[in-house]
Amino acid sequence: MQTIRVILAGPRGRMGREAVLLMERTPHFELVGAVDYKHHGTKLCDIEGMPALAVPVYGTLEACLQEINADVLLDLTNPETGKLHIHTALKYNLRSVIGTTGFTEEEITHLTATAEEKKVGTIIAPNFAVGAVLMMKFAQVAAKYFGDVEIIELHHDQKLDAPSGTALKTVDLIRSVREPKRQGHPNEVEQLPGARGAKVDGIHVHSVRLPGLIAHQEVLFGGDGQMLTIRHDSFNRASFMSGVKVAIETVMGIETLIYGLENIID
Ligand SMILES: NC(=O)C1=CN([C@@H]2O[C@H](COP(=O)(O)OP(=O)(O)OC[C@H]3O[C@@H](n4cnc5c(N)ncnc54)[C@H](O)[C@@H]3O)[C@@H](O)[C@H]2O)C=CC1
Ligand SMILES: O=C(O)C1=N[C@H](C(=O)O)C[C@H](O)C1
Repeated sequence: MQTIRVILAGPRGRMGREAVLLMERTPHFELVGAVDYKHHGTKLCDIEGMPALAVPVYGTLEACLQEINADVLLDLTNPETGKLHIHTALKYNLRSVIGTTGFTEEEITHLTATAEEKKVGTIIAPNFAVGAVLMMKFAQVAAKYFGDVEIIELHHDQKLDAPSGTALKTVDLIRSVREPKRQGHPNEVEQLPGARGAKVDGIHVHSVRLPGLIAHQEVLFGGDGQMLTIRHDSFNRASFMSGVKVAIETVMGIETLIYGLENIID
């Protein structure tokens, strides 16, 4: 199998550390550079807690791309940096796999047009866990049969974006199969602002942030005398890595932007 040369942005993060291990154990992945604003000019092995890999570290993606020839950028940073990096990757015609969340619908539409125009393979994956992808797909199927749905996403308290990228993607999939609908009593009043969550076309989204959690989501469908709950839990970040691997392999063969792993794993 052809070796895929990867630049990893965010190697010290919770996801980044798992991704470094994925690079190490995958024979056809080669980690050729890392982007970490705190450690410019060092090697990965010089950073505390990192494996003994003599991979050069750059403070910015631009600086990295001046020196490193890579096939794919894997971005696992934060919403602000992820947005900057996807634009930089497109500018340099570098394929990218973006696990970082926080993209709006408008941003994804704009990025899709740019990736298509430049024919640069790009994957934005709000959730790499196969179980989460199935949860979203099952929710899309259920939405054809149940008109009323609420989403509860639960994450660790260090998460920057709310709602989660997974919740936004779930909304997106459900909206593709149902008409906008006002849910709940027409005269309902929020005694506390936000009590009914965020609303998109009548779908209510509730975000919970608590220490001890990792990444969890429930999609609740209500009908006459019945309720269907579809739930997924990630108990560790290793749960995301098989999806990261598939995304890196897939992005090598595409010339457009794919938003969501449900479009890859059939
Ligand atoms: N798609 C998926 O399946 C998953 C996505 N995520 C998303 O991935 C992102 C990272 O999540 P975590 O690892 O939990 O966050 P984290 O906060 O543990 O790690 C983020 C890392 O990015 C680094 N960073 C920040 N600015 C940077 C810059 N300018 N250049 C290079 N590195 C920079 C930070 O130093 C930190 O080490 C978040 O957006 C999160 O929502 C998280 C889990 C799964
Ligand atoms: O920040 C996280 O942790 C996660 N982010 C992604 C999201 O916003 O959906 C994926 C997963 O839920 C973990």
